[in-house]
Amino acid sequence: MATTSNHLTKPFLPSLSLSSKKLSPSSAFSVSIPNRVPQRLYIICSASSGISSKPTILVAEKLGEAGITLLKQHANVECLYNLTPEELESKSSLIDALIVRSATKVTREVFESARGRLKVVGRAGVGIDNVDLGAATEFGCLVVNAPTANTVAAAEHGIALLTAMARNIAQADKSIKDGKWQRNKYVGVSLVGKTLAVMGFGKVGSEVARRAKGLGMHVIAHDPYAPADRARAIGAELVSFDEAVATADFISLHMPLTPATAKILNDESFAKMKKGVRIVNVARGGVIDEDALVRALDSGIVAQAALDVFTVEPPPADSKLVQHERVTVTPHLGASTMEAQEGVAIEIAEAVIGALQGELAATAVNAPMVPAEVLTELKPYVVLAEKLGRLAVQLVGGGSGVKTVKVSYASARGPDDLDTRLLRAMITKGLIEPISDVFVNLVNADYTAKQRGLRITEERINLDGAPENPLDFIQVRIANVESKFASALSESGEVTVVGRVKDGIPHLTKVGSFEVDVSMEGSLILCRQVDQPGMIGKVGSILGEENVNVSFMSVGRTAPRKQAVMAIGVDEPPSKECLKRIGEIPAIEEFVYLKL
Ligand SMILES: NC(=O)c1ccc[n+]([C@@H]2O[C@H](COP(=O)([O-])OP(=O)(O)OC[C@H]3O[C@@H](n4cnc5c(N)ncnc54)[C@H](O)[C@@H]3O)[C@@H](O)[C@H]2O)c1
Ligand SMILES: O=C(O)[C@H](O)COP(=O)(O)O
Repeated sequence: MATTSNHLTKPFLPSLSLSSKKLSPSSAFSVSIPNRVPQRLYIICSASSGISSKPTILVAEKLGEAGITLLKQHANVECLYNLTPEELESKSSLIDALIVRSATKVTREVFESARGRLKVVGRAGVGIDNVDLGAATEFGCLVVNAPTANTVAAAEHGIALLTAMARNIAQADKSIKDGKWQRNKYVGVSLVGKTLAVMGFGKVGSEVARRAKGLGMHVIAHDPYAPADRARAIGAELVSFDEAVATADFISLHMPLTPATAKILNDESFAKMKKGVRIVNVARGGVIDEDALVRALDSGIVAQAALDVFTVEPPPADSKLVQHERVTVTPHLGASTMEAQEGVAIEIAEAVIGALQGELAATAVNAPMVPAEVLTELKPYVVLAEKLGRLAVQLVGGGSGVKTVKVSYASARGPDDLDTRLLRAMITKGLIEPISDVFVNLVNADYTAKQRGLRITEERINLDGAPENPLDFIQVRIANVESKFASALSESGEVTVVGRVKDGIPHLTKVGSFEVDVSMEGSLILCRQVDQPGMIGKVGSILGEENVNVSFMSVGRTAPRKQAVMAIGVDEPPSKECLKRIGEIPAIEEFVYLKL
């Protein structure tokens, strides 16, 4: 899969403008020579010049076999584990997708070194704190995760640590192996009737709560974003952070590592806890200030801790926390069951393959979610949106900076039934790619527009009638610019193009104030002329003599024998000589050649 072909093309091809008079609206008639080329949808990945060639996927950490098998059906798969940061960076320009677990840091440098090729990062698991999401978005790289397949494994591991800690299983095991028999030393504590505070009541937290209820514990939970009825259904009460830490006998952490949760358990919060509290962490090491935890263990505030995750993994061998007698540790094993790893591998393989094929994964982390059925329905409009953007920007006269773009969506549907994020992203792609070497997709469209000072405003035109189709037409207007084809300026002085989807094919239906009807495939010649007999024949024969195949022709005119705009779809780019000959036809006042 060649991921660079699209954005390296500079579609500003020679254009000749002969005059710049402003013209008035018109009716349209058309001669159509249908030439239906199936449109591919590239929401995430760029158009591939070698459609048959397989993408390359690097699997940088151990993944279940079922996932590898699935990946191999669609891609060239390289499994290279324990790469150094430098090795990963040097690999990134040779791969289309990268799959990691929690041990690989996918840094800004990885995206920078990829030089636009790396289009998908798959995190085979939940936590995406090891991926620089900001950099991924900036470079248009989709990040997907596998958020559900290891939930039960993590919850079971949390419960395993909770019970093992309460009954000193690890310490007692070691003591016997050291030749001792210390029955009095390892008297534990009971769980039944004790209060467990589940911090983070998401997928894992709620499964831990459910299991703890089964052990006869009183479960409270703290999660600023969790719905109270979900907690109630499990028999847990949602409480404030302070109440949770102050009343719990056991605290189990299940929130993601974010700037807001980093070191959320610190000296201050340990000071609020009941003396003798016990802590379990299967979330992320960074949510605990580990030095503060050592202090709390030493002072007796925390009786015991059981930890699966650490701020630095693996932790240093001489870590006071790991070596602490009252601390039980496992090497980030929460997701490590046979079942979870097979499930995660399949979940991530499907997400990555789907994304490489241009689909939007349901588990996209840095792109808006667009449900599959909406995507299917919007597909032809997505193609139309990009082409309108591409066409509009090519009509802008040299030197005019494109800063303000107005998009109107005409629809008979209710406002909530039309999600325009995808359409806006594709218009942005069409507007920016022809005039830069930036690759734009759904992931980085808004970011890229903002970076370039491009302001895109959207409005809806509410239509009456039956809303079988999501949209009737899309209008794109570029304000405060000159045009290299004056007829593209509407009465308001904006470069204006309007398009519709007809039989699944995007059509240009208006340029400036002229109504035309030409399918948006291949390339387009727009001519403004004095309406008179024989014009279609004259232009058609020049193109024919030059062996340029015409796919579509349409003429929009103000009135018979007055001004008209002829739109001609061509399969091959005409030579400069051919365009010159068209320009020399006396009735033609201006014309422009545009690549769609
Ligand atoms: N040890 C392991 O191998 C292992 C396995 C799976 C998941 N995890 C980790 O467990 C954590 C939870 O995973 P999940 O699948 O349940 O994720 P999730 O997104 O379903 O749940 C996280 C919950 O934390 C809540 N939250 C966010 N900020 C919070 C805050 N300041 N205070 C309290 N709650 C807050 C969210 O509202 C959400 O409900 C993640 O960090 C994940 O990486 C670890
Ligand atoms: O966030 C997760 O999914 C877990 O921490 C599992 O991480 P792992 O894939 O490295 O086991």
